Amino acid sequence: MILMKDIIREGNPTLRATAKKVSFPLSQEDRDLGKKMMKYLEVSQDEKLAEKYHLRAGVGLAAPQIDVSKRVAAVLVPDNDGSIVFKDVLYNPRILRESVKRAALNEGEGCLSVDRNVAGLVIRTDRITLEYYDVNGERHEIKLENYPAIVVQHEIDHLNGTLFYDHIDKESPFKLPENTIIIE
Ligand SMILES: CC(C)(C)[C@H](NC(=O)Nc1cc(F)cc(F)c1)C(=O)N(CC(=O)NO)CC1CCCC1
Ligand SMILES: [Zn+2]
Repeated sequence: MILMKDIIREGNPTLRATAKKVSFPLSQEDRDLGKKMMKYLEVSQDEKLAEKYHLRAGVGLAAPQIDVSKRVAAVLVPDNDGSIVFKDVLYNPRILRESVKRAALNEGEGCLSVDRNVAGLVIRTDRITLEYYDVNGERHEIKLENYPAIVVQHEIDHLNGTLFYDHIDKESPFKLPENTIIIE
């Protein structure tokens, strides 16, 4: 089971590397990789278990964060009544289309691999068309917007060696650019 000690932090070069695509049919190793990343998210979102295992509650986790430089990410986005908005393990995810409209989370972003607060608006695309392959090699092409779209963009960034604060305007971190909405 993945624990916080297995999540690499800033300074580890794997976080800045470009991860490699996986090939299909998936090896057992690549199947297990996706499974254990999703397991982390599920356990971390269970208050009792998160406390027991000292886990930070996560909505997304990318393979490079557990020092595996492969294009795999797990996403588990709950909505505030606890139901699930989006849940899947993404293999070779790719953003096909981006809306002109931009979006940023009101409270900025954090990261399981960043043990400090970096203030500022992380400007992202509000709506995306996402292509990815699931554990069975099935191709998916879906549209996401607002919070789920933000999470997926944050995870795909990890596959390209990008961290959330790379998107923060150094000069004026809280400047709201044109056609950018704030997501509460
Ligand atoms: C870094 C951390 C603060 C733990 C962040 N969680 C989060 O923003 N809130 C959260 C957690 C839940 F479990 C359920 C919930 F609805 C909200 C997170 O998981 N990530 C994932 C990450 O670091 N992936 O690499 C950071 C988020 C910032 C914006 C998108 C993902
Ligand atoms: Zn992150």
